[in-house]
Amino acid sequence: MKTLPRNTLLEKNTLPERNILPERNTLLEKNTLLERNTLLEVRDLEISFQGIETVTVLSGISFSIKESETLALVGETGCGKSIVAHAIMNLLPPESRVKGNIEFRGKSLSGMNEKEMAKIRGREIAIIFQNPSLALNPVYPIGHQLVEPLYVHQKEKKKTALFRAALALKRMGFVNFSECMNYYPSWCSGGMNQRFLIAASTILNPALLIADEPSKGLDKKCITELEAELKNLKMERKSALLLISHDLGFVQRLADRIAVMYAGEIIELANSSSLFENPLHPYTRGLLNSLPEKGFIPIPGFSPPLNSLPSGCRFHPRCPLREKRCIRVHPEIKETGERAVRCFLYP
Ligand SMILES: Nc1ncnc2c1ncn2[C@@H]1O[C@H](COP(=O)(O)OP(=O)(O)OP(=O)(O)O)[C@@H](O)[C@H]1O
Ligand code: NI
Repeated sequence: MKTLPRNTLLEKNTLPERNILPERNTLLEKNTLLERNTLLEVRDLEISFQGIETVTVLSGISFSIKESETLALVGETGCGKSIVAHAIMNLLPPESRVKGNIEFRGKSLSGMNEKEMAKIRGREIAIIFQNPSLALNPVYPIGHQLVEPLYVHQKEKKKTALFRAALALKRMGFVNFSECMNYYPSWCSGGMNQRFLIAASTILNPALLIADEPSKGLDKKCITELEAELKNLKMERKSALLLISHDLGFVQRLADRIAVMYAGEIIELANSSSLFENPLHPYTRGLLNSLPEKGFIPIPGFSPPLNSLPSGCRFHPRCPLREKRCIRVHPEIKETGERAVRCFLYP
């Protein structure tokens, strides 16, 4: 096996990291969350899939993410979280139909062709897919997969690219980063591959990282390391994060704001602390009550299939607080102060 040269530069730490990484907005450091620029704006997103029948899987999805902000998308399986991520990356299958608008730095992503989108993917917006083993290429060593985006997007020279790749592994907690460059994904555990994938996704210092269930299948130690790395990305590298997760504890520790989804819609959007201290929507309350520390009380019933949604409020068949109108009328999402909720309890 041909091995990649050892990165002696990195081992001696002769090059400061700052010289290598692309410059970030230093103004940002002075800004509070309120003053930061909006990076991503999703407005009235509606996605349907055409097949034997046309099924609308997402509707009325609106949210924004500011620079270096972490927004989490939470909700039960099948509610549409990953589809939101794939829509942002313009990676939906051909049978999908998209309405609404997705803007990144004020430019519409929806109207971009594949060539324009390829420039944004990886460099400006990166994604960690739900299944890390499928996202890494089994026939190339990790080092190769780390340097490739540097050659393609930044025309980086070999020596610098190898340095940056080893640095990315070092940052992910690999002490033996030089050896790791030569590892194939099949030699490594799920947790190691997850960290390789994060190193690969963040090597270009993207302004926005989408992490789809990054803690899934990891043991407690790996989750703690992952949390530290995601915090580091936010604090030191000023990346914004769209965090998709079932794990509410993980989300609580990382997110600035949380959007709760139910059956293809956002039903509540609030600051992380407000949402956990005072959940408004009966579904959000149910989700929090199902946490182990709140007594593990599950929400009775199941989410409706997206091809046969109930009339009125989509949550009404499971809602302990439903009124007559909830059965007939579909509630709009209403903004109250810094939060938004889709429920007639909050007119
Ligand atoms: N290509 C497709 N054609 C038709 N329906 C699809 C397609 N891809 C996804 N869906 C449907 O869209 C809905 C949302 O799927 P999505 O993967 O976004 O859910 P999710 O919230 O990410 O779930 P999980 O938590 O299990 O990952 C699901 O009901 C799924 O069956
Ligand atoms: Ni998903």
